[in-house]
Amino acid sequence: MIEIKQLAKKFALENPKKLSDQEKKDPRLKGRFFHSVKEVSFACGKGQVLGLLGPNGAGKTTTLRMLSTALKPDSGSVFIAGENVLENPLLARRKIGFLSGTTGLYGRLTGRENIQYFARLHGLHKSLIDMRIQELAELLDMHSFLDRRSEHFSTGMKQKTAIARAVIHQPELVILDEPTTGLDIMAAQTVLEFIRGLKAKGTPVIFSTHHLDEVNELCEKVVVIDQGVSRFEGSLQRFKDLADNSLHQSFMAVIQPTLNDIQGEV
Ligand SMILES: Nc1ncnc2c1ncn2[C@@H]1O[C@H](COP(=O)(O)OP(=O)(O)OP(=O)(O)O)[C@@H](O)[C@H]1O
Repeated sequence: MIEIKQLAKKFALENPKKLSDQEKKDPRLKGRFFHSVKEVSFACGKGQVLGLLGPNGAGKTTTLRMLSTALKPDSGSVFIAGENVLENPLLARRKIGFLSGTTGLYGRLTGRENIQYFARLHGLHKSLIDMRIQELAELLDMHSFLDRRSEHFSTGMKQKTAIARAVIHQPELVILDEPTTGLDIMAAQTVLEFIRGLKAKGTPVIFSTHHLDEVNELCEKVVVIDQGVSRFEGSLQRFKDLADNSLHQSFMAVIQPTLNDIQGEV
């Protein structure tokens, strides 16, 4: 069980002039600070897959980076099985497998070597590493490229390698930032099937996406973040009930009040 309470993160802006027009109008901009995440709270239980939705710039990646301890929140807490992992980042890294938006593989290493390198950082024994890589290569259909240097990998190959690397230590919780973005239909299906496998084993998965069909296919739970605030948290059914079973309309119903606020301010 993971419980996130009132996470917040602001960034000091080096050059506010470089902000996009949309960001300049965003109420989260306060002087030289941009309050990317203002108040995000939600929970995800054993074997649940939670879909994190939100418009571009809503604060999903910032939230996921805080959960993974890649980024330190200004305030708030993250409890995994009752322990506040923000106070113990090493423990958090052991418990969490995190796929960030940038795969960051070492191009000179093969897919296998990239995964092995991370596994050793986690202190895994060689025989266990070999076994886990074999298992993950099977699940993610990686055998044809596992022993090639990763610098010329396709987007799908890179993403599969990064996913295998993120879960090599069998984490208690898996966090995936837009895991299917840029993948072709077959690779995306393999990744979704992999998430289904984690769920079957009882591992909670939190993933951000813009694809509502993925949410419909996989998620028990939905959280919508808009302008740095979690505005909806509930079961998939409760989300669908917001608008007569249309996920698109439900999404719009959650974010529409904010859109109206902005239009009202102009
Ligand atoms: N280091 C930073 N410095 C300043 N602003 C930042 C920084 N990181 C993120 N932001 C801003 O915070 C807001 C939220 O960004 P974030 O990447 O979390 O959004 P997102 O919901 O993941 O968006 P997308 O769906 O487009 O990936 C954006 O306006 C972004 O420009």
